[in-house]
Amino acid sequence: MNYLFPVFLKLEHLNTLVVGGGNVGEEKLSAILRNSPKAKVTVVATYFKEEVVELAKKHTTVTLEERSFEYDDLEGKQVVILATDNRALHEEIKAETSQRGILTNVADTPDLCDFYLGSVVQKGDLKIGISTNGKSPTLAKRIREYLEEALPDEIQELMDGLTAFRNQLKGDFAVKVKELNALTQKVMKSKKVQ
Ligand SMILES: C[C@@]1(CC(=O)O)C2=NC(=C\c3[nH]c(c(CCC(=O)O)c3CC(=O)O)Cc3[nH]c(c(CC(=O)O)c3CCC(=O)O)/C=C3\N/C(=C\2)[C@@H](CCC(=O)O)[C@]3(C)CC(=O)O)/[C@H]1CCC(=O)O
Ligand SMILES: NC(=O)c1ccc[n+]([C@@H]2O[C@H](COP(=O)([O-])OP(=O)(O)OC[C@H]3O[C@@H](n4cnc5c(N)ncnc54)[C@H](O)[C@@H]3O)[C@@H](O)[C@H]2O)c1
Repeated sequence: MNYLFPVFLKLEHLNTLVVGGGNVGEEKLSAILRNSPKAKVTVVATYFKEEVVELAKKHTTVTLEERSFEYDDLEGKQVVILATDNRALHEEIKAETSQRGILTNVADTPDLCDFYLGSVVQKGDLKIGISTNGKSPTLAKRIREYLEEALPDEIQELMDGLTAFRNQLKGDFAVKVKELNALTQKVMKSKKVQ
């Protein structure tokens, strides 16, 4: 059983700290920005990979601080991702973020994580998050690739059409739900994924 509770965060409303600007830091920062290009992110690291510097240039809401982590970096942060090569440092920071109630992901260390990053399928407004409960990130990646291939690009038109239909529906909530259910059932039958 997977007891993780999935949510879709509005990272532009929150302050995120990434500690580490190497390979893993880059992976996590690009995962954030691929999903939330306007996310407010501070990255603190003693050195930055070129790709991280390039990402920060493209996203004005990303700030890079080239120095060692300091506890003051946690001030005002709601989300923290630890991606250095120093496990002892991760454990120390995690103890402090737990005290302060800051949601923390420790890359590649499931035991220390409050949340995991998921594999993400994106087709326009449709977003599907995939979790294997930490069992196999590689399988999550393969399922993402499978769904990306299987879902038709026209799914955006379908969503736009449904929004328009939803907006012009009259009647109370129960009537709208009934009509939307009836229509989407028909659509799913006719557009059945191959
Ligand atoms: C989904 C994705 C999101 C992202 O990171 O953006 C993600 N890992 C991705 C890829 C990936 N990561 C690793 C490989 C190498 C092969 C392999 O090990 O499978 C590959 C595959 C590749 O890169 O091809 C190494 C790895 N990862 C973790 C461990 C530790 C452990 O398992 O104990 C180790 C071993 C490290 C070592 O050997 O030392 C742990 C976690 N990785 C998670 C997320 C969380 C669980 C998600 C879930 O429930 O599925 C969790 C628990 C915590 C977290 O990091 O949030 C992203 C796919 C993006 C995509 O392409 O769609
Ligand atoms: N590279 C991978 O894909 C991969 C895969 C599996 C596991 N790992 C493990 O993940 C860890 C990180 O790997 P990596 O390749 O990203 O390492 P890396 O050397 O590329 O990056 C480490 C980053 O941590 C920063 N850092 C270290 N101490 C710091 C401190 N006190 N304050 C601020 N920043 C600090 C460095 O400046 C650097 O930006 C390693 O332990 C590695 O074994 C990496």
